[in-house]
Amino acid sequence: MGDKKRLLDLRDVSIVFGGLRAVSNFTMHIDEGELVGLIGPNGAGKTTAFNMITGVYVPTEGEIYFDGKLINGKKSYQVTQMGMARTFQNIRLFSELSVLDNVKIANNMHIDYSLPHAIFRVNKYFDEEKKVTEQGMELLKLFHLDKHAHDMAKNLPYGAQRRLEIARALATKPQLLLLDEPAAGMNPQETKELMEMIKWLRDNFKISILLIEHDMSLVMGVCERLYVLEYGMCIATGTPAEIKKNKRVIKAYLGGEV
Ligand SMILES: Nc1ncnc2c1ncn2[C@@H]1O[C@H](COP(=O)(O)OP(=O)(O)OP(=O)(O)O)[C@@H](O)[C@H]1O
Repeated sequence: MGDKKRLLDLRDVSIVFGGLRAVSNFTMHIDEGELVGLIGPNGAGKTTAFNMITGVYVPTEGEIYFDGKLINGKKSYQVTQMGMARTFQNIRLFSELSVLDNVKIANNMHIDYSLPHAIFRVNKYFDEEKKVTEQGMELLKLFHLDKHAHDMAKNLPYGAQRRLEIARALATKPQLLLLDEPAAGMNPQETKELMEMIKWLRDNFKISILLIEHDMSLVMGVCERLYVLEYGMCIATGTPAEIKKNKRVIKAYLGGEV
């Protein structure tokens, strides 16, 4: 990857729950602008790895660096402020709020006004509020959600809710976006469109993306590099073409067929 900046760096990271080593000695990295996949069968440790990266769990062993800084033990809101955003396997929107407000709330931490400004409603408050609304609408347009801006999030069709989750994550202006099975529950056409959109996002937002996916064929066309977990251990890493012909992956993960 030449002289590209190393954005995320996991060194020998493990986590133990009771007697279970859910992730074991996992070493991985993502460079600036890379689109990387994390795959593996059910219970392999993918979401647990995400949870350690995003401050939900503290690793039992090892170090996690983000943008050159050690982030073990940092809280989720701190890693968000540092430039990381994620989506969840089960959609977690503010279901009673409008589509636009879901995106505006995420943008909140970038709003440049203080409480007294807000209370006395000086111009700066209105300017910032207008800016956040405009940015929110722009983001919704990119995700074909603008026509739903004032609908309640819970009333969106399922595929649109998934897109809104990604839009909301992007509203925090991340350097690294982590997507946990974003195509879960989508039909094949929606899935295809989503994968195209993920590629497009990386190119247009100039961000790095780590994508968890269950379905190997899905990530093959999108990711540049893959890490394969099985029982918490990384059993392979490489380009999709390399992973496709990796015997261990074929045997352990794909049950003999790719
Ligand atoms: N908080 C926890 N306490 C105890 N065990 C946990 C906890 N979180 C995860 N595990 C266990 O760690 C292992 C890895 O789970 P994880 O959810 O990370 O797998 P996954 O690869 O994301 O699977 P899936 O594809 O089904 O989402 C599983 O055996 C799971 O039961």
